[in-house]
Amino acid sequence: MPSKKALVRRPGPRLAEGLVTHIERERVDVGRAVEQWEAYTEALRGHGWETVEVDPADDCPDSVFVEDTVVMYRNVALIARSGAASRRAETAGVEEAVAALGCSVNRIREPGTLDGGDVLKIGDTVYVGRGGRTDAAGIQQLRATFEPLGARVVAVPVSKVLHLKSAVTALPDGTVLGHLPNLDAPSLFPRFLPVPEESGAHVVLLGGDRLLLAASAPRTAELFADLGYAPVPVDIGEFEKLEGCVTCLSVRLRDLYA
Ligand SMILES: NC(=O)NCCC[C@H](N)C(=O)O
Repeated sequence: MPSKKALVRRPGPRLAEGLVTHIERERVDVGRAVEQWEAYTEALRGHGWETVEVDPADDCPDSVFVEDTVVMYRNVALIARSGAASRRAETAGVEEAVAALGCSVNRIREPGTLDGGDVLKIGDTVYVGRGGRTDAAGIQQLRATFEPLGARVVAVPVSKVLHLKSAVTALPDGTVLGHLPNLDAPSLFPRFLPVPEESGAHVVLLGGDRLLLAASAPRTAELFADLGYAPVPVDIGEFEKLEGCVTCLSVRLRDLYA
């Protein structure tokens, strides 16, 4: 039986100092953020996912955004090396966690940089954003790690938002979702559905027709319901103030056998 585990990491006390690049800084309420994180992890568990907490990294303000620290392909983990130096200390605990789950571990090596938020997998196609956090050397290393395992790596320019997955994610049938003003090159995706809200571009596939998305995208939730999906909205407003989205708060491990 494939397992349904999701790595998550509790927000630390310095969350409000998290990086902000493309938006104005707003005050973050850490207590409220913790409540939102609890509700987010509860939504994962409520839909059949076992959440695995990575040890906290309380000195790292952005550690809750665990998606950026590792890319999984089958049971192989590629530990990221962020283009933001302040985020690099986050990876040690994540490496321990994935090794403990039996994954084989590779690492992005200096001088390459890559954030997990820049990697969108659709079947065996692995889209990788070349943007502020992921460079050409990081992309080459991603290719060298995953192409021998059967992946096809497609590089995508990203200049308008933080990460590729700030711009696009995908429905269960592989249709790519995005808010057009945030995309550099929508024609790279063979099947593309524009969504009416920026945060509507981010979905976490919970299984079956269930799509977890931000409560800040009600019109997109309506669109999904109209297409026969079951939207599961969660309020992640405090994380959105730090350019976070629903995908970045977890790493789903779908191909482990346990
Ligand atoms: N994958 C993601 O969307 N990650 C969000 C990271 C936000 C964090 N404040 C950062 O700038 O690194």
